Amino acid sequence: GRRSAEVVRRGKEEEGGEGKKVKVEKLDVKPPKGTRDFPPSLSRQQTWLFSHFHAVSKSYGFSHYDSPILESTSLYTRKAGEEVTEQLYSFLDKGGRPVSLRPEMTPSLARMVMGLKPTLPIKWYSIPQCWRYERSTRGRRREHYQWNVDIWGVEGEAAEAEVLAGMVDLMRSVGLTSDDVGIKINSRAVLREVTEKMGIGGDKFASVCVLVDKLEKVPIEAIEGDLKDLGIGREVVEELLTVLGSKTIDDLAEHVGEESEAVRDLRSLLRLLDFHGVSDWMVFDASVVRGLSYYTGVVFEAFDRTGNLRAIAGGGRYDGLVETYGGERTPAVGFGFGDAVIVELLKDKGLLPDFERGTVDYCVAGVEGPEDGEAVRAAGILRGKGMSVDLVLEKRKMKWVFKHADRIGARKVVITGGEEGERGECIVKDMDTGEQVAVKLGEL
Ligand SMILES: OCc1cccc(Br)n1
Repeated sequence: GRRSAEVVRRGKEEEGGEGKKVKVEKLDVKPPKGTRDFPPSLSRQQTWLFSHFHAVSKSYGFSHYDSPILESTSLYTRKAGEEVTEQLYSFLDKGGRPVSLRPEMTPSLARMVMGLKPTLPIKWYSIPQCWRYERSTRGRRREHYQWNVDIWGVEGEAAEAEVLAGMVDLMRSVGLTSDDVGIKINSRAVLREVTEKMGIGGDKFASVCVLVDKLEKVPIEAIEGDLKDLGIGREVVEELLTVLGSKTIDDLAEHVGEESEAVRDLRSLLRLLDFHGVSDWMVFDASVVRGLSYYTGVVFEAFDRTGNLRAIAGGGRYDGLVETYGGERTPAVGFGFGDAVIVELLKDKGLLPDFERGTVDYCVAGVEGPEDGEAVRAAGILRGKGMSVDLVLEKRKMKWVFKHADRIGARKVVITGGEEGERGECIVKDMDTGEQVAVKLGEL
């Protein structure tokens, strides 16, 4: 790990003689820049959040999968100027192979599906830790866990509706409502239709989308050069922005025609979402493009309605991804839902449970200390009944045992030995009510 200032201490006999001063560098105890430790309280919070990811995935019939955090860099060498490929956490392994910590899960999913060729449709989910090498100047995180939900093999908007309903169910399950969060919906078919009409080649489409997505965040001057390289002048951008400024699907239809694929897809999707009972979460927003190059159709992103936070989740249809890896066109829809913004939002809304203390059913201690076999037996009996038991492993005063039990959130304390122990009994104290009873060990 990183080392901070040197410190000196008295050298030991084996370090070259009595009392000599030796220099020992003190370990920097912080985790690498941009990464997080998960001590028990944060780990409980993460487990709580992931339990909701798992529960919603299960309720939608999704199957869990996983893959190595390390991938061949070749999986991410898309040339569309995306942030996620420009900030790869990559290196050469000892065999000289270019490898990267995965910045997203979808390419790994594509690799697995192309290799395993499962019968489609598939509904798979995962909660991978994803990495990016962000220049530390922005002090942003370099890792996050991201719930990934994907449906492969379904052409129609029923797939988008299904994953969107799952996203809403996740947010409802942690106490959020449509007053707190909205989901912007759009289709890249809008951009495709407009750029095709302008004679901008389909091979530039992915790059155009990435640039238009950046337009949302930076002034046009910042990317004017990139736009020019694609043959896109300011007048074209102005026309694009007019269409992307459509406030309703009807407005959009004014620009691209009622028969446009985008208009048809969006109307069909919103109709299905109404049957899912999630319409009040949905906001049509023609300016949403998302930053990943491989989206081809419907795209969406969940946002907090106060506007204080970055996107909570995002996704879309990406029918062309497998082809970019030399495979067949394969219909695919999915989203990523990070573990950081949602927690910030829950904190802001006062909806994040307190994970400061853990919970354990019992704390067991023997008056005579860890040699008291009755304490060990009591722990075994309780564990055999499915109880979680913290067995005190040192000789401690009872005052310490009760404070320890409170610290670890034990519901009850069992004390063996002493007078009760003579009678084959133990004391059971309820930490909530303070009530103490004597119980035969066999009746625990
Ligand atoms: O969503 C972009 C992203 C990718 C990897 C790691 C982090 Br933090 N953020």
